[in-house]
Amino acid sequence: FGSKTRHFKWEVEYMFGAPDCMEHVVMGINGQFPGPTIRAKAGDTIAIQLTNKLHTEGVVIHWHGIRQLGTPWADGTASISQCAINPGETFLYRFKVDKAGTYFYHGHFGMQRSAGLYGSLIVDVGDGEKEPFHYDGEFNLLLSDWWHQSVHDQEVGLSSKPFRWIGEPQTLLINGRGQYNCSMAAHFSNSSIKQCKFRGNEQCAPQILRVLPNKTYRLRIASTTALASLNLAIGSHKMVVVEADGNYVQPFDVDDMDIYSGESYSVLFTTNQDSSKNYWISVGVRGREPKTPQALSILNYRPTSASKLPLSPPPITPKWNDYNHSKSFSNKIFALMGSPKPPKTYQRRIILLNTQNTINGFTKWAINNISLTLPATPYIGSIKFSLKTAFDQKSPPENFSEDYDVMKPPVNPNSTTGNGVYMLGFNTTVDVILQNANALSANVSEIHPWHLHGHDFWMLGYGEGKFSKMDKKKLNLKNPPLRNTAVIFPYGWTALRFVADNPGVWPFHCHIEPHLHMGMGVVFAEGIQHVRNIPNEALACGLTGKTFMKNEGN
Ligand SMILES: O=C1O[C@H]([C@@H](O)CO)C(O)=C1O
Repeated sequence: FGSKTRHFKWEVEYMFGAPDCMEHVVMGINGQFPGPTIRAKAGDTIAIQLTNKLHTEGVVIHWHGIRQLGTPWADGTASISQCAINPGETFLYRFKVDKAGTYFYHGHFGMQRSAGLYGSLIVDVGDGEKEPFHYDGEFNLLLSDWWHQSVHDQEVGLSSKPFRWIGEPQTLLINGRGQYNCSMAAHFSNSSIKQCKFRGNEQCAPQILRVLPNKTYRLRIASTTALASLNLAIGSHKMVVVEADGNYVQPFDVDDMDIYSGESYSVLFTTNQDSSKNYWISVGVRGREPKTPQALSILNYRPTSASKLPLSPPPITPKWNDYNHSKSFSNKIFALMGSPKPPKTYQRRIILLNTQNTINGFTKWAINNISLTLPATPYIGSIKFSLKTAFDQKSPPENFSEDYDVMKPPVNPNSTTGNGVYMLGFNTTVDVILQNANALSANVSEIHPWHLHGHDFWMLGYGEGKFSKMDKKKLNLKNPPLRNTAVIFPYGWTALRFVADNPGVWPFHCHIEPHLHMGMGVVFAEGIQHVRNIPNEALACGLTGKTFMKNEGN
């Protein structure tokens, strides 16, 4: 009732842009960076004809947070749900957006997300439905980070021996806009950076949020950063968190909020401050030693002029390694009353140890000692058609060795690369414990936001050190929030539960782009016998491609 199919024709291309005022090659869609915002209603079908206008590489697009119920071939993951779309070719992504919320889309082949292939996807409630909160207007902020080194150079560095790390981003972007060579708050800073002067039509001019006094606004925030964990604050305004990853949460107040790559939130704020002034919106780096200036935008109270800068300095980002601050935010997130509850028990528990390793001199990330390298044939086809030589048939380990010390640099001499799959029983309940550990250097353990495709999971809890039997009792089975991205804190563990009820092949991986590139992920598959109508174009490569050619009688 009331739902419809929304048709789009998109062309992906490289183009010149100046996201942070410096000219650079960016990935664009229909000449736009970030790509066009998709706006739909719950229950609608999205049909996107995506044409690859890149001259020398393939492309796919992943619809982050959309579960792809019944359309696993539209998940947009190269080597997993489909073959990369070749230059000049068009692929039809056709899927249902079944649940209102704040989502986004991005490239999922090579490091194309880092190159700027992303945009927003916003799903409103269906006709006759209501959000469980009130607001007078809304804004959408898509957050990302930006490097001056080309993504091609970054990728070659990460794949080289010795490996070259990409370092910290030059600029943080809000809706694809940042300022590298100037600052709007230069007069508050003790560096020699010059004050920005914008007329407003520049590509790198900040987007101004124009508000009326005494109204409530919804701010949608999503992070598609390649690396940075972020913190967002609005000067002098409290925020009420109401949505996370397309699921309603029990509303709670904050002065600032952390947001990791792959996450999305909605917050409400009320314009109850002095309306003759404007206020900063600031976004800064968390979890890694920040070498990147804050991104700034302006909350402009009408009819005050937008060019009137706030009189006080921008909100300060909490100290990068104040993990208690981050944990206290994460621990405030609970499901809104009436949300689906998790099954009381699990049928299978998989413990995933995250380590940084060297394998034959290459720096990699490994999960239970296996660093993921994707096969040439998309799993969705090789599993469905039992092409057993397409990938490792041995299931990856369910756990790591009992005596592994997560507090010390890894001594995993037996780490390997691999592409095995966790085959999950259809409709079974699966618990995953993500176990963080020390990286290659002593006394270093980093934040990793893990993103699951094809499902929402219940976020059952976080803890310190190695997950133990005792920790099982601390899990929240009463009102855990549904999410699609879960962070692991340094030297900690994170527990989650999901039901393997969506036929398809679904990666679960660190959303930090270089970490995924270095193998930080696993692959789950379930109910493949129920997958039907995979479009031929999704499988016209690798062994599935060859099989089809044989069937044609050539
Ligand atoms: O994967 C990574 O590599 C570097 C560093 O560990 C080695 O240079 C870093 O900060 C990462 O997150």
